[in-house]
Formats: sequence, structure tokens, C-alpha cells
Amino acid sequence: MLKCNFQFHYNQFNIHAQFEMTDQVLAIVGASGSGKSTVLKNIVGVLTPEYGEISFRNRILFHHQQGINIPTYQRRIALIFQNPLLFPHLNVLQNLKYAEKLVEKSQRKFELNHVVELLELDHLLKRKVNQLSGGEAQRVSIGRALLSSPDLLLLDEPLTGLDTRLKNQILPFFKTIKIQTNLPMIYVTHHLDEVSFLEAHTLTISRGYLKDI
Ligand SMILES: Nc1ncnc2c1ncn2[C@@H]1O[C@H](COP(=O)(O)OP(=O)(O)OP(=O)(O)O)[C@@H](O)[C@H]1O
Repeated sequence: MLKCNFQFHYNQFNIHAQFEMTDQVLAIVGASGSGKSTVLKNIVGVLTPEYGEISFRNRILFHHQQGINIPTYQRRIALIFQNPLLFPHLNVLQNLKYAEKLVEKSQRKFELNHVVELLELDHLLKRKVNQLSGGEAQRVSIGRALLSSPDLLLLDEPLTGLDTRLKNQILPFFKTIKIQTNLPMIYVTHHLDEVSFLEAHTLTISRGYLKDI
């Protein structure tokens, strides 16, 4: 499904990523600073590898030798960070609709009503974003990501910064997304309990090395 074989470096730090994602949910686990976010940023296209290739369902997203580098907005990959990025001047419903409108009707994968129901956002729709708790804001950002109709969802430590109660509230939503949609997801975390809850195939990254062989 997703095939990565690339290298990237910051000044002192090298990434060597060579893996193939075949399961619906892949977890990438590693210590702080091991390169997890950097790998995701190369996949989504906000960073560009120096060498190698990235393809998803046989569509080449990046190919160094062939000079192919599909821009982020054409990759159809959504990235959710630990801090939700929402439009502060819009309410929850407007934030959701904004994402939905970016996608042509014929290309839409999820119904707004279904996402609202899935993430239990019904009672929050009229709220301004600054009136949401951290966990509620994260649910809205997950909803927005789904409504952008991605082919692949990347989650970068989406529960970090939330207290245990909120973690326990949100983690089941990822499981629901896994079960109710067939959306492929890469889930980056330090926490093995989240990985086992999601029953995800797991790869370990260590000092920039992420290999499945
Ligand atoms: N913009 C940057 N410029 C230079 N070095 C960077 C930059 N961003 C990250 N790094 C370095 O690259 C390495 C990998 O960082 P990255 O954020 O990918 O790690 P991570 O595994 O996601 O860490 P964490 O779990 O703490 O979020 C670290 O050594 C970090 O200091």
C-alpha cells in the first residue's frame, strides 16, 4: 500500500526509512528525537527526501531519480498533530464544513453527519473553537481530517498533552475509525498501550533508522 525507501537529513540527523505498509493501521514507535515526525513530514510532503522513493497504492508521490515530487495538497494525505490546528474565528460546524468544501462532492469519502456522529460532536457544533477542551478540539481536528477525504491518515502523537481521562475518551474513536472505515492510518506514539489497544502492526524507529527488513 505505502512504500517508503528514502533518506533525509537535517544538519546532524539522518533518516533512513525503508518499509512497506500493508496493514490498515501501522504504528511507528520510538524515543523522543528518533525521527518519527520527520518521517511523517516526508510522507505528507512538507519535507523532501534527498534520495529515494515514496509511493502509495502504486501512485508515485516522490521519486528522486525521476524528478517526481507531488505537492502536499495533491497527495490526499491528512496529518493530525498533537496540537489541533483549527480556525479560531469559525465555530465547530464551520471548521468541519471548510474541510468538506475543499473536496468535490463526487470525491467525498465521508458524510458530515456520519463524522459528527462518529466523533460525538453534535452538541459542540455551534461552539467557537476557543470554547472547547483539548480533547474536544482534537476530536474536531480528527473530524476535519476525515472530511478532507484523505486516502491516508497520519497521526503524530495525537494524544500527547491530554490527561488520562481525555486519552481514554479519544483512543476509542481511533478504534471506531479503524473498524467503521477502511482508511489506512499511520499512528506515531511513544506509548505501547495505545498501539496494543489499536491492534496495530508496529515498526520501531531508532536514531532515524526505520526498517522492516
Ligand atoms: N527543523 C529542524 N532542524 C534541525 N533539526 C531538527 C528539526 N526538526 C527536528 N530536528 C531534529 O531531528 C531529530 C528528529 O526529530 P523528530 O521531531 O522527527 O523526532 P520525534 O521522534 O518525532 O520526536 P518527539 O517524539 O520528541 O516528537 C531530532 O534530533 C531533532 O532535534
